Amino acid sequence: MSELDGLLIRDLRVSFDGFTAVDGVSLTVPSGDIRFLIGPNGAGKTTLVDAVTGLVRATGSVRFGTHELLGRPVHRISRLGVGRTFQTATVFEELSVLQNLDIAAGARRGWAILARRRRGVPDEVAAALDTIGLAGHAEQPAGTLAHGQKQWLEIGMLLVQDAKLLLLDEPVAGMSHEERDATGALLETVSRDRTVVVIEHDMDFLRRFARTVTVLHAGRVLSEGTVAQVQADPRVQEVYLGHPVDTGSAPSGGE
Ligand SMILES: Nc1ncnc2c1ncn2[C@@H]1O[C@H](COP(=O)(O)OP(=O)(O)OP(=O)(O)O)[C@@H](O)[C@H]1O
Repeated sequence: MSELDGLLIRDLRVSFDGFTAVDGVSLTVPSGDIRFLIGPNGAGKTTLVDAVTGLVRATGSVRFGTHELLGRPVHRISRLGVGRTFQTATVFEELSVLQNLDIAAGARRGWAILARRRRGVPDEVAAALDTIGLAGHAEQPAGTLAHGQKQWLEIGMLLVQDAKLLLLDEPVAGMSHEERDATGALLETVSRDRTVVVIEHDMDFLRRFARTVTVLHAGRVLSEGTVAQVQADPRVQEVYLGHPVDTGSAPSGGE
């Protein structure tokens, strides 16, 4: 797929009261990629995603497909197919899985269409239920789902909104091994016709599921490439371990 379908960030800068949290970042994430964004605490990962989704003011350029995102309000960026999850799942706990997905789908359809009485489960909702593996839990209140299932429901809510760029903030934090595996498989499925950017500290998950990796440090891109390339980069080892290593072994952790 063409890079033009993906995310193009050029010279992105975000400052808070004179402190530069994102300092001239350029990134290209082609459609179909699963890009992991890693870096020590305070590297600027969340701020970068905040800038892409319109939550903080930034300078430079963020293009998704043919659209410039910088300067647009949050809801317009969302309408352009940019979806995001946060570290804590934000589902409607009292509503069923199906109702959560239906509301998310309705947000895209618009109130006029939402107000029409529909029979049965809309196609995109049924498809999302299958993709996120919750078809057997459709009627269950979201609040009673397991931790991992809530994260998958949130991803499903982005799918029914037809998000083409998914920005996921630590999606496997607090998950069991089985839930991590299932989440990795889910990312592989959704990335077939979407662009996926994952902020993650879990290095084992990264090794297994990242297609490409960007390492941020102090608001700048420190290193970029495949998992193997980034692991072998002495600058990355320095940041994670405090010193370069000879063996080419992986960074031991992000915290
Ligand atoms: N609203 C804000 N006002 C002032 N400083 C901020 C604000 N948001 C973030 N920062 C600062 O910007 C820097 C980057 O923060 P950010 O949360 O983007 O890092 P991060 O890489 O996501 O870190 P973590 O892995 O801990 O989530 C930090 O020094 C943080 O304190």
